[in-house]
Amino acid sequence: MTFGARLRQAMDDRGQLCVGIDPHAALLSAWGLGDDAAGLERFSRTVVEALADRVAVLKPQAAFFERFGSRGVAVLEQSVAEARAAGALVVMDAKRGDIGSTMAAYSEAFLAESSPLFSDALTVSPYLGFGSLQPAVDLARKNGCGLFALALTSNPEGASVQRAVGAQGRTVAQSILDQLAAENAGAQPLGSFGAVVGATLSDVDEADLMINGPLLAPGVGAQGATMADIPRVFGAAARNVVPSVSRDVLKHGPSVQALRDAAERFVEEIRAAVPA
Ligand SMILES: O=c1ccn([C@@H]2O[C@H](COP(=O)(O)O)[C@@H](O)[C@H]2O)c(=O)[nH]1
Repeated sequence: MTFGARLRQAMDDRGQLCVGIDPHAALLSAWGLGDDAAGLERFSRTVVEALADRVAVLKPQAAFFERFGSRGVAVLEQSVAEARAAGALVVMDAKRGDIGSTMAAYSEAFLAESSPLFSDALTVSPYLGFGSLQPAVDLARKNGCGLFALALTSNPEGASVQRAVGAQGRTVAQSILDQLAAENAGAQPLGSFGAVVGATLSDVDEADLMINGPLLAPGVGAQGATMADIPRVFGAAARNVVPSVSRDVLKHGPSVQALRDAAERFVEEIRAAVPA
């Protein structure tokens, strides 16, 4: 099955929520853990144990693992494998992007079945040109994986680049969304080539979001957006949105039950905001 089909199924079965695994130093400390690889492993294992059998998507933020060098990457490998084995789709938030020949190597790191970091999908940066992502598009298609390209990010600084108007009169973000739509043409029930569009935004033209692909929406919780913002920002595309929450779930740990309760509240909030 394609990533898009698996994601549609998971969202229908488990709800639209994605929980980010972001082991900030402050969270490790709040959980009573050391700011070291052992603390990282306990944190990540607890989140996977609490949530991988019930939320649709887990999104490890690679930076917080890479901070601890090879021991951190080993924890990331273990977390990805355990989360997938428990039934969650894993979106690796590594935001990779480079010239095509290097992009091919990044793709193999995350989207080749033989890789220890093999994930269901990868976040990618299209700012070396959308065409530079072609090796990732090809490998994702071959292996039933997906991509999420940064289009309109949740941070206020993104607009100066992403809303700049290009030669065709389309903004940079619109052109990225157009190219994702082309990759998803004809896919059923949902394409595998998604966009990152922040839940914190305003002035998004919902017609641009009709890419027949998933829309990963960070910004709910610690960055100020709520689930009630999803229909406001995404309009008719809201059913394809995967709202992502990291700190506002993780702050409830280390209790497994408290993490589950927090995630369940967000699942219910998005269900109420975007009825089937
Ligand atoms: O536009 C973007 C793209 C990615 N992110 C990432 O999502 C999480 C958000 O964490 P919260 O604690 O829920 O704020 C984090 O890993 C970011 O790197 C984003 O926020 N915005």
